[in-house]
Order: sequence, then structure tokens, then C-alpha cells
Amino acid sequence: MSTIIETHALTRDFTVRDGLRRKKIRAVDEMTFSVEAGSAVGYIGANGAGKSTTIKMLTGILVPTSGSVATCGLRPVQDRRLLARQVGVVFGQRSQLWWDLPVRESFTILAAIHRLTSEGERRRTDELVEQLEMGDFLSTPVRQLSLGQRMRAEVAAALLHSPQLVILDEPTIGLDVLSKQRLREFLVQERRSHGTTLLLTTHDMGDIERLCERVLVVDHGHLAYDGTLTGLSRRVGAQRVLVVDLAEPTSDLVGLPATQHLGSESRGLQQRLAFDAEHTTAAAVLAAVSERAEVRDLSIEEPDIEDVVRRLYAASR
Ligand SMILES: Nc1ncnc2c1ncn2[C@@H]1O[C@H](COP(=O)(O)OP(=O)(O)OP(=O)(O)O)[C@@H](O)[C@H]1O
Repeated sequence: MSTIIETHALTRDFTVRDGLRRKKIRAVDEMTFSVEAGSAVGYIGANGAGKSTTIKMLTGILVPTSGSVATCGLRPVQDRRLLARQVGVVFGQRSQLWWDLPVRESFTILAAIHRLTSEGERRRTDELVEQLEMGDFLSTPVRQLSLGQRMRAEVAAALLHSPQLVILDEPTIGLDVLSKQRLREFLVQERRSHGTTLLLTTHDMGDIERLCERVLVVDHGHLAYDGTLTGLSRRVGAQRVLVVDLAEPTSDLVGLPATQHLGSESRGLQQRLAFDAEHTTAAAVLAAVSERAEVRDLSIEEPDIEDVVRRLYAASR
């Protein structure tokens, strides 16, 4: 497999005012990592950890203070134009569409910028419109779209030229459950059919679970973890929670193997049980619950990213 992103001791400092004096902040600190072409990597960390600064250096928006970065085999700052043909970037908080124009016209302008042939433009637009279900709002000006519709249009705009690398900064922020699900399914499909590499920052564990086989955690500009999501949860001892709705009021389900009773509601009709994925499974906990009470319904809460990252930071200090 070839490498699509490669950084070596990548560093970026900012100078900020501190009262009357100026002081230096090291936003990214000697970061070394590589990403294989075709893989899907989640880039996570607390607010201010250095994620956006890294992404800006990968895409040539910011010049590194020191160290090196190669994206798609190119130098992002010097080769920014060439790189723009290979990379698609989606910033959840910022738009690259023309606000007053219908969605379709934004696509036409972008296709011209990327010099797609009219046949190429038609084929790709049709594919994206179908997969992202955009048919209903192609003629609507961007400013009139709902957030979910706009994000789908943003993703289509960033992927119109079929980039080999797609970098997404908080792509599902603020979206409802259905829109998130749709967007994730599209990205999985895009990767499967075109071998696209995905790098995304997110605060949503669902994005990582659904999309990424590898997670990089950044802490104060340093790489604090590089591995699978399961490995990360295991490392910090993050627990999953089984929530059961029972047929009858039941006393607290304490003492089940490898399980901790977190609480009960409605006279014990609903109970929450935390369990450690390394020592037991949801199925085993459910079987143990079923021996004591009749289960009507259940759901599983995954640990959230903020919690996992906090635990990882705490463990490394
Ligand atoms: N243009 C800038 N000038 C000065 N300081 C900056 C600038 N951009 C980022 N920083 C600082 O660099 C550090 C890393 O910021 P960065 O935006 O990369 O973090 P982040 O992990 O993306 O955070 P978030 O999740 O909040 O977006 C922070 O301390 C931030 O205040």
C-alpha cells in the first residue's frame, strides 16, 4: 500500500499577545505519522489540541514552523494548486458553496474550476445527487437549505472532482440522527467504490465507529495514541452501558459478573448497567439480566469521545 500523508516532526508555533508581551504557543509539536492510501483515519482530541492546525498544514493553508509534510506525494504549500486536484476538504463550520446560487450552479462552477469534461461533470453529479439524495433541492439557493441538506451539498462539492484524499473537519456537527447516518453511509460507499482515503476530525464517537478503522489522538500538539478504537477504549478502560427496560418493577440488578449497576428509574423498570468490553459482552450481560427479570427493550450507550480522550490524557500525565 502506498502512503498518502506523511509528516515528520511537523511543528507549528503561533505568537499571541499576553497583556503587553508576546508569547509563543506551540499548536503542533513534532508530530510524526503516516496514513496509507485507501484507509479511514479519525483524528481526535480536546478543543485546542491542534487538530485544525495540523489539517491546515496538510492542505497547504498554513506553513509549518519546522518539520516536513507530504500530502499525496506533494509539498502542500508549494504545490497547493496541484494538491487541490487530489484533495477534497469539508469544514463543517464553513461553506464552500455560493450562498445565493442554486446548488446545481455551485457544482457547475466547481466542475469548471476542476476542469471536468461536461460528460465527466454530468456523470459525477448524477452519482452524487443519487447517493446523497439531493434531487429535491438542486434548484434551491444554498442559503435556503436546512443544515442537513447543506452538509450533503458541501460534501458533494468537495468530492465532485473525485479526490483521492478527503479531509473532513467535524462533518456531522449539528446534524440530526438521520442526516448523520446518511452522510456516514455515503462516505463508506464512496470509499468502497473509489478507494478514497478519509481523514476526519470529530467529537462524535459514532463517526469514528462507523467510518474509521484507525484513530489518532492528539494532546497539546503531541500524538498521544495511534491505533484502533477498540484498543483505545481498552487502554483507558472506557465502559459501555446496557440500558434495559423491564416488564415489571425490579430491585436493583447488582452483582452481575463484570458489571456495575449505575442506576434505576421508574421503580426499577429501567436500569443502567456499565460493563467492561474486555471482560464481558453485551450478550452475556443481557443473558445475566434475563435470568433475573423479563427484558422488554434494550439499548447500548457507547463511551463518548470526550470521556475517552479525558481518560487517555489523565493516564499519560
Ligand atoms: N491563528 C492562530 N493564532 C494564534 N493561535 C492559534 C491560531 N490558530 C490556532 N491557535 C492556537 O493553537 C492551538 C491549537 O488550535 P487548533 O485550532 O489547531 O485546535 P483544535 O484541536 O482544532 O481545536 P477545536 O477542536 O477547538 O477546533 C490552540 O491553543 C489555539 O488557540
